[in-house]
Amino acid sequence: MERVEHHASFGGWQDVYQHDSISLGCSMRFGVYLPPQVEDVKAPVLYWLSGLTCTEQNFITKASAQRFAAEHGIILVAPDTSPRGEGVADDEAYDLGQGAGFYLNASQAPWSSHFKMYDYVVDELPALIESSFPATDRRSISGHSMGGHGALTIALKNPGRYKSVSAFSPIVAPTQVPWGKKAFTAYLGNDPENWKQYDTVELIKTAQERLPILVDQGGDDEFLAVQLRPNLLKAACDEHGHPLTLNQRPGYDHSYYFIESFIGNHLAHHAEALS
Ligand SMILES: N[C@@H](CCC(=O)N[C@@H](CSC=O)C(=O)NCC(=O)O)C(=O)O
Repeated sequence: MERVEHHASFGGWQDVYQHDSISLGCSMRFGVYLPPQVEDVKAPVLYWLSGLTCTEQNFITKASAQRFAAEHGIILVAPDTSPRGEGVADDEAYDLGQGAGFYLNASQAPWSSHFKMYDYVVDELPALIESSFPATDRRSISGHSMGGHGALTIALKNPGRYKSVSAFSPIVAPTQVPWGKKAFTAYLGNDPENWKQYDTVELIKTAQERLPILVDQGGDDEFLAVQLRPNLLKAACDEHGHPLTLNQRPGYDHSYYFIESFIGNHLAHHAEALS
């Protein structure tokens, strides 16, 4: 593992590391924010999953989360959104291939040889973080859009592994919307039954743990009606008694200006669960 960036930030350090990922079979980068508290004690970790087209850079440069992580003593880990490199399959479209890993394990060629973001985020990255940094095994998870889908599905599929979960503008029902149908057909094949294992609305029905979900959604989000459809999450949570706080934010769009405006609330939510 090699450190490729190192910046002082709010009394701690915003770093970027590069390493050879076993699950993904390629070199990967992730951002890690180390709050000032880790000089003395180990800190819990919030994993952030970014959306389509993002790398590890978007969150660490645009979300302004470091101020709150320093306040609460939380390590932030922000991985890239897919495997990368010349030997990795790709597509010209922004919503498939590199930059669009959808936090699943692909079963279909040519994607299946590298697109294992689920294994990377759930197992490989936490093992690396907890063995290489002053991190405890208390974990929370959050994300945006495709990354909100990743955070919600990963928390629902791994009861007990995360202390809290939240999302900004998540894709809550990928089996029902264009982004998800396109990606899941490519990565998982034509049978929609195989897609349900990575669909939040489907997973809510059989969740083993009713971990409260915090979601913020912009009212002027350009993807709201077609791709995100938070009403489907609300209906599923109501029907199955799953605790949900869905904050509708009039006037906000899908951008990091929206995330930046409410990231402090999400950090406070996770800090309470992680303490
Ligand atoms: N039309 C855009 C679509 C890409 C986009 O909006 N990406 C979002 C996430 S969308 C869902 O996962 C994003 O986070 N972009 C990066 C940013 O810094 O804003 C395009 O073609 O790029």
